[in-house]
Order: sequence, then structure tokens, then C-alpha cells
Amino acid sequence: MKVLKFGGTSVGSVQSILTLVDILKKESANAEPPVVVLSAMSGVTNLLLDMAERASRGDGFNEQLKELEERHFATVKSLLDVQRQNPVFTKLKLFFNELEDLLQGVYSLRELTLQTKDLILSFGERCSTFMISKVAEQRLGATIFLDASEVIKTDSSFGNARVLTEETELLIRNFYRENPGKLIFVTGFIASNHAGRITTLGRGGSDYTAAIFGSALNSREIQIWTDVNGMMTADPRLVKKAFPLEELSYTEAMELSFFGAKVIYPPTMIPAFLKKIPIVIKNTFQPDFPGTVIRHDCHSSHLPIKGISSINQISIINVQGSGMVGKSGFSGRLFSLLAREQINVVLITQSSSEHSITFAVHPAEAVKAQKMIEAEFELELEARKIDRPQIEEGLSVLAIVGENMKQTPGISGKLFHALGRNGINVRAIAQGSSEYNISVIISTVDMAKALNAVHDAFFTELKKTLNVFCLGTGNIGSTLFRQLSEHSEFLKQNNGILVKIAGISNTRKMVFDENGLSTENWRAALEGSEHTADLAGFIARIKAMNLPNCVFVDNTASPKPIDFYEELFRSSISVVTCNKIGNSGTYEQYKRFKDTAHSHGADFFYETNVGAGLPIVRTLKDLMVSGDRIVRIEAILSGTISFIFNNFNGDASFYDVVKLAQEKGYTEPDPRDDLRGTDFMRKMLILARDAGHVIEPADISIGAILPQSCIDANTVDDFYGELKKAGEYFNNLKKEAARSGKVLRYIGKLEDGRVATTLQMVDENHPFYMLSGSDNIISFTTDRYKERPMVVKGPGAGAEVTAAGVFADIINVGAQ
Ligand SMILES: NC(=O)c1ccc[n+]([C@@H]2O[C@H](COP(=O)([O-])OP(=O)(O)OC[C@H]3O[C@@H](n4cnc5c(N)ncnc54)[C@H](O)[C@@H]3O)[C@@H](O)[C@H]2O)c1
Ligand SMILES: N[C@@H](CCO)C(=O)O
Ligand code: NA
Repeated sequence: MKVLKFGGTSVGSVQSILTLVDILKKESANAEPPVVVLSAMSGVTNLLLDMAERASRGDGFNEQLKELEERHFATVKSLLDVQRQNPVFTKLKLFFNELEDLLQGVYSLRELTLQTKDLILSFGERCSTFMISKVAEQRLGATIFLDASEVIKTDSSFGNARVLTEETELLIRNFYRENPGKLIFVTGFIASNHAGRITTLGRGGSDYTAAIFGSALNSREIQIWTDVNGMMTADPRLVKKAFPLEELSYTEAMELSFFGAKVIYPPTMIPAFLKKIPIVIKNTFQPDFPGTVIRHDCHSSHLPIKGISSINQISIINVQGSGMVGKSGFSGRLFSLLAREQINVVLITQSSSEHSITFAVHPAEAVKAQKMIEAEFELELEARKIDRPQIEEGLSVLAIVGENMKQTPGISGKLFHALGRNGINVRAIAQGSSEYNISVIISTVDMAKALNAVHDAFFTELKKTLNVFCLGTGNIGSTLFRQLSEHSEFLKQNNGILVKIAGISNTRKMVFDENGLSTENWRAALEGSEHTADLAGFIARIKAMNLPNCVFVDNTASPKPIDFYEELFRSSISVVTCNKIGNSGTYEQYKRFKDTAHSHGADFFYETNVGAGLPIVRTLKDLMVSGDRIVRIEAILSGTISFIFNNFNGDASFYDVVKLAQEKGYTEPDPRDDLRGTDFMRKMLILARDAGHVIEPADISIGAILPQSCIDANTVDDFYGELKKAGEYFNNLKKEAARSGKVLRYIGKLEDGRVATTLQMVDENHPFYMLSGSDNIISFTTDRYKERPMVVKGPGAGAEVTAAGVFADIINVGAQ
């Protein structure tokens, strides 16, 4: 036999009642009929309470009473055949008359006792259960209506009565025995005391009724039918990726019960827990969904944690002082005091230095607790053995829960890594030695971010979401969006990371969407946005959105975003940049970026600063961290100049080849940066710094490629004009090289901390002789790669390879 309980929404409408009857039909088809426990129709308990309070204030309540009657009558009319309606109307009318008399009494006396309130509230369950038992009867055959006050006996604590278990169980068993094979409908929530007065069972009361019946009748299972698909991994209002759990242990269900949207109130399940009866949470509105099973032995899940619980508003009180150290009885006094005053303590921490005890309470009780402590420890305070207790507000508790975390190392590491990476400060920590709950106290404003980051960290079969903000929609920026869109399917299948574009800005407009902008139609969204571009505003909005796992991507060639890198790092937001200006400013700035990123748990990835997508920055880093020492770096790192020298042959003029390099997207937005050697200088500077040298831009000697007239050109147009005029100069260079069987190469070198770039003519024996297209080449001579250097070679400029490098850096942030 099973006990099925249906909550307020499941009995709240004609449609849901029909579904309920269908569920019962299936349940009764080839088994013993279940015992059905029902709540009041959704909203009815509140309406009854409202009427009672109005009456006690001397306000009218007839409108509400009428609403209540009409709702039930309309339901009867929709669900019952005409000839069956009358007896039901009569019984309901009797209920409503009695209720009216009661409310009238409250109105006359202007007094609402807890006892009367319980009686008034009982009409919700009585009306709904009677009515639905009759609806079921019409479709399924004879049913029995049981007012639970006849069998559940309690003490006289009205409002939250204590059940007299033995007596109750006996009465339930007798009743069941006297009605064999019948479909029994029981009112949830209500009971009675020995004098026969109606009492109620407090919070989660109907669940409790179900558990009491389940336990008394040794039922096979208790089903709790509600309006969600089960217990979720986290509060679904804050975590979009939260999903219903298949299976939980009782302990886990208890620990997870702190969600805002409560599915069940686990303390009510204790009778079932003691008898090891499985509890199944089911959705009336999706009856075929399996729901969540809460059971004693739960083996199927391998997940180390089952869910993340959250309590949204708490205050902490810190009691500290040297007088507490090594003193037994102090915490005993403190917590006895709180217990005496009925102040519920949510969480306690004390470090082994015993210098302070921190505990969390509901904000409404914080001041009272503080005052009580001050009074209790007056002498210690006066003697300065302890300090005045301090209250801190605006805090919340986040807890990861799961029995499998027991004896599993790395769980707390993962939790704190996720919090730390997102810049979330942990105010206090608690973990019991039973190891099925680790609780942290954090600032309430960080709750959504923390929940999502921690959810991503533990439920890895779902994708980790990176929230990406892109600045610059030119050559590289737009190519990146295209690549993201082309590879989204691949990423979905093969990578644990979901890249969500949460914001985009160019120099005209900016647009935000925390649900993610389309990588295909981003341009329309940006153009259509109401926000005019404003870099400081863009950064402020990124911070205010406070999303987890954020990455800022700088795809500009502008010095402006550089000013915001540190601010981003300080908010634990990682930066991926192909913009070289940041790393090639002062050494002090370069160092500060690294340090700030590091100390705030953020990443700073700039692989494309050198050799576009080629693995150069990463390779150098690997050499350095593994203890190698750079002896020499020789490199061709300008894709543009490489392309020019590789294509400056035949009839094409130097001018034409430069134009072609720009068209192909190899040059900087301003091609003078390439041809004056600035871009190459920046790359050598960044490599030298990454190789451990404290070096400034002015320390680098830049060899000229251009005649002075071109170097001096003030605008890009002037520059091209001068370049055209200087055709003869470049032709002569080319001829001179050809005469001696050589080619032109612009080569950078780092040795002994000195960096220079020079234009050279090299013969076929030189390792840099054979290059084509926009190839870069870099050779690292190190202590370990001494005889034969390590060489990286390949296309080192162009939108495709650069955007791909930026893409890889973004994914790398997600992998950390
Ligand atoms: N082209 C390559 O092969 C290559 C290789 C490696 C690195 N890079 C680097 O990539 C960066 C971008 O190059 P690109 O070819 O895409 O240049 P681009 O000129 O096509 O695009 C840059 C975009 O940034 C925008 N921008 C500038 N300042 C801005 C601001 N303050 N706010 C918002 N947007 C702003 C510009 O309007 C422009 O649309 C450069 O720093 C370049 O050095 C390029
Ligand atoms: N303009 C750069 C792009 C790659 O950083 C080059 O030509 O090498
Ligand atoms: Na690179």
C-alpha cells in the first residue's frame, strides 16, 4: 500500500484535480488502493487566515467568504455530474456556515486565539478533501472521506501541535482495518487533542500527515505530489542549470531543505525515515517524470555532492576575546543562553585557537542575541576578557551537501577554488566531521554568482559557463564571433565549456545580455542597442552583472582598455587580449598586471601578443616554469614584414605588397606600426619580460626598414604616398640581396638581456632563409636546448589564426 499526498497546487484547479484522479486510477489499477492525503486548494489557507485576521480587527470578511464558497462550488460544478452535485453542495454549505459562525464570533469578540485559528484553517483541508473524494468517487467507485482529526491525536499546542504517536498509530490502523480495500481520502495538516478540539501540525503539516499514515500503516512508499520535478541541485530561481535529482538519502534531503522553493519540509518526514519508507517527490503537472526518490540506502549516484543549499539572509555574531582561550564552559554558557531565548543558531564556527566563536542567526534575532550575550557576560566584558559581540549583516549561507563527499579528498578544494576564482570572500566556514555538508558564509550580493560558480564546478556533466565580454568588433573580433558560432556544436559535444557572450562593445555601441548574445546575429543586436559605447560604463556594467566565470576579451589596438585591466583583475575577472599595448608599456605596469591577476585568482592570457595563434608565449612559459634558462631567442615575429619580403619579387612594387598585406589582415590597424618595427619591438619586449628580464621599450634597438621619409609620415595616407615614392629604394635592396643569393629578413634577437631588431640579408644556410606567406619563426636556445634550439614556425598573422589563438585562450580560462 502507498500513501499519496497532493499539495495545494495539485488540488488547486479543475485540470489538476482531473490529473490527480487519473493518477489515482493508475495507482489503484493493479494494487491495493492508496491512502490519499490532500492539502487545501492553493491560496485557501492564506485566504482563511486573512479572513480570521480581518474579523479579529473588526473588518468585514464576507467578500472573502463568498470568494471561497464560489471557488469550491465552481469546481464541483465543473467536475461532478448534476445529480451528484447536491449532496456535495449541502456538505460544503454546512462547512461554510460553521466557518461563518466562527468568524462572526471572532468579529464580535475581536479576539483570535490559536485554538480558534486552527479550527478556522481546518476548513481548507476539509472542504478540498471532501469535494475531491466525491469527484474521485464518480470516476473510480466508492471512496471514504476521513477527517484526520478523528485519528491523529496531539497535545494542545495549537498552531504546531505535537503528535501522540502510539495512540494515533493505533487509531489509524483500526480505521484502515475497518475499511478494507477502500480508496481513503484524508485531510492533511489537521488533528485534534484529547478534548476533541481541532489542532494543526505546523509547517509542512500535510507532508507530516502523509508520513504519519505511511508509518502507521507500514506503507511501501510515500509519494509527495507537487508542482516541480523533484528536489533540485540548487535554487532554480538563481541557478538556471539546476536540475532535479534522481535519488537522495534522508540525510541529504534534510541538509538540502533550506532552498527558497521548498519541495518538502524534511522534519515532517521523520516518521517515514524511522521506518525506512522511501519518499518519492512527483510532479502532478508532469506525472510521467520520475521525480526524486528519498530513501535510506541510495547507491545509484556517483556524484560527490548532491546539491547546493542556500539560506539567503543571515547575520553573524562574533564573540571573541583572550578570556575565552582554554576556558571550558564558555561555549556551553553561550549556547545555553541562546537556546533558552529560543534563538535558532544556523551555523557555528570556532577555530582551534579558541579566541573567537562565530555563529549565524536569523537577522531578526541578531540584536536580541547580542543584548542577551552582553547581559550574560557582563562581568567578562567589564574585565575585558571578551570584546563586545559584533553583528554583521547582509550575509548568506551557501552549503554543498552530499554523503559521498565523506572521505573524498578535494571536495572542499573545489568549492573554495570556485569561490576564490570568482573573487567571493568567505566570511566563515563550517564542516561537521560527518562530512556531508560544508557551509560557507558569504556576502548576499555574491549569492547568485557563487551558486552558479559552485554548481558549474561540481556538476561537470553540465557545461561550465564562461561569461565573456568582448571589446572591439573589427577584424579579429568579428572573426572570433564567427569561429565561436561555427564551433559551438563541437564545443557542446567535446568540451566541458559553454562560451556565452554576455556583452559586446565597439566604439559606437554596447550591448549586454546575461542569457547570452547570438554569435551569428550579434551585429544586429549591437547596432540596435540603446546603449552608446562608453568604456568606463561597459566595465562598470560587467562588474555590476556580477556573473560567475567572467572573461574580458580585448580585441582592440587601443591604449584605452589597458587602463581597466587592473580594475577587472581586482574583481577576479580574467582578461584575454590580443592587444599588445598593455604588456609593452612600462615594466612596472606589466608586472602589476601579472601580480594583480595572480592575487585575485584571475587569468591574464595573451598568447596572440606574439606570433598570433602560434604557441610561443605558452612555450616560453613552459620552459621557464620547468626551470630552463633562456640563452638566446632569435625570431621573425612580424607577419606583415615576413609576407612583404616573401612576396616582394617579380614585378610587384613594395607599395603594392604592403597594400596586399593590409588587405589580407596581417597589418596592425595602422600599418606604420608594423613597418617602423614598433609591433616587432613590442613582441620582443614581451618575450624578454616573460623570459625574466626587467626591460623597457627604450632599451630595445629597432633597426630601420624604411627610408626616413616614410618613417616621418604623419598620416597613413602620407605614409603610403611616401612608400610609393620610395620604390627605387626597396628595389635596390632587393637587387643587392639577390646579387649575393640572399633574401631580406627582419630579425629580432634577445641575448644577455639585450634586444635588437635588424634588417638582414641571409643566405640559404641561415635557418630563417626558407619562409613563405606571413610565416613567423622563433628559435629558443636554452640550457636544455643548447645544441639544437627549439623552433616554432608557421603563419604568424591574419584574422583566422589570431582569432583562433584568442578562442583558445578563452577556453583555457575555462579549464583553470
Ligand atoms: N591582425 C593580426 O594578425 C593580429 C595578430 C595578433 C594580434 N593582433 C591584434 O589584434 C588587435 C585587433 O586587430 P584588428 O586587426 O582586429 O583591428 P581592427 O582595427 O580591425 O579592430 C579593432 C576594433 O577595435 C575597436 N576599438 C578601438 N578602441 C575601442 C574602444 N575603446 N572600445 C571599443 N572598441 C574599440 C575599433 O573600432 C575596431 O573595430 C590589435 O591589437 C592587433 O595588434 C592582430
Ligand atoms: N601586425 C602583426 C599581426 C600579428 O601580431 C604582424 O604583422 O605580425
Ligand atoms: Na602566439
